[in-house]
Amino acid sequence: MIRVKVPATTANIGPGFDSLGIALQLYNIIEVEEINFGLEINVPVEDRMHIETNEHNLVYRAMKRLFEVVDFHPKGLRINLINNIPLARGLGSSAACIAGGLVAANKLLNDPLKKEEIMYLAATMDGHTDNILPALVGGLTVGCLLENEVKYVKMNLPPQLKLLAIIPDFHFSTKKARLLLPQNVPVEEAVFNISRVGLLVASLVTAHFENLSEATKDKIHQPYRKDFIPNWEEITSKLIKIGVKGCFLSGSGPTIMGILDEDYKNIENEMVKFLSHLEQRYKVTVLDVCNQGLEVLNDEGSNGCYR
Ligand SMILES: Nc1ncnc2c1ncn2[C@@H]1O[C@H](COP(=O)(O)OP(=O)(O)OP(=O)(O)O)[C@@H](O)[C@H]1O
Ligand SMILES: N[C@@H](CCO)C(=O)O
Repeated sequence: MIRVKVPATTANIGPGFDSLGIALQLYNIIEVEEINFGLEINVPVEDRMHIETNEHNLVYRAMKRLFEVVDFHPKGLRINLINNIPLARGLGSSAACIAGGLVAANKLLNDPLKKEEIMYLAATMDGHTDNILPALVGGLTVGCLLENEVKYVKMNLPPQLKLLAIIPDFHFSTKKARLLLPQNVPVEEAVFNISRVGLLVASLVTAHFENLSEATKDKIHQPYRKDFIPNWEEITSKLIKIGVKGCFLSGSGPTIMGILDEDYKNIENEMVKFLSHLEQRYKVTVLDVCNQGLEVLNDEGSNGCYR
C-alpha cells in the first residue's frame, strides 16, 4: 500500500494570479494499491454526494495519466481517500488530488518518472502551477508552465506567519470562477499587479509584513469574482480594521484569507464574533504554512518529503 499526505494550498495571494501559492498545514491522505481486478474508490460518507467513485474520480484520473505515460496497465486499483481539505473552496482540493494521485502512481511503480516530470504532468492537468507547486514542494512557490517544463522557485516562510481562512459553507468551482474573468487586461492594471507581486514575495520572505496590506491588492481577478463572494466588502474591511497584515481571495474562492503574525488569537476571536451576525455560515480556522509539501508515508510516519 502506498500512502501520501498532501497539503492544502492557497493560490494567487492577491496579485499573483496563476503564479503564486502557499502550502498549508491541512492535509488529505491518499492510499493506493494494485488489486486483482476492477476499480475500488473509498471516500468518506460525507463526501459521497460530491466525489465520483468511478473512472471520473480526479485522483484516479491523475494516476491513469501517469500509467499512460509509462505504458503500465494495472490489473485493478484500490484508492482510499481521507479528506480534510474542503472541496471547491479555493484551498487547492483539486491540486491535492492531481499531485497526490501522480506521486502515488509513480511510487507504486518504483518512481519511473523524475520529480520535474511529475510537476509538468501535474501542472498541465491543472492548467496552472499556483496550487500544484506548493502542494508538491511546500512553502511559498513562484512558478510558470512552459511548453515542456515548469520553472519555479520554492521559498520557506517566516514561522510566525499564519493564515486565517474564512471558509463559507458553499462550493465555488474554479471552472465557474474563471468564466467570470475578462479576456483582456488593460496595461495599467497589469502594471498595478506586477509592481505588487514583487513587493509581496519580497515582503513575505523577509517578514516585512507592514507592506502586505498594499502588496496583496489585485486588479486582475478579485474585482470580477468578489460579487459572488457573500459579504466580501464587509469581511475584508473588518479584517484590515482589526489588524490582519493583508487579505485576499484564496485561489478562485470562495474562501477569504487573512495574513497574520504571532498575535492572532484576538483577531480570530473577533472575526468569529463578527461573522456570527451574518446570514452566510462560515468556518474560521488559523492555518500554519507547510514548508515541506507532499510526503510519502510509511508505517512509522513520513518516508521523506517530495524534494
Ligand atoms: N478529495 C477529492 N477526491 C476526488 N475529487 C476531488 C477531491 N477534492 C476535489 N475534487 C474534485 O475537484 C473539484 C474541485 O476543484 P476546484 O478546482 O473547483 O476547487 P479547488 O481545487 O478546491 O479550488 P482552488 O483551485 O481555487 O484552490 C471537485 O468538484 C471534485 O471534482
Ligand atoms: N489561479 C487559479 C487558482 C484556482 O485554481 C484561479 O484563480 O483561477
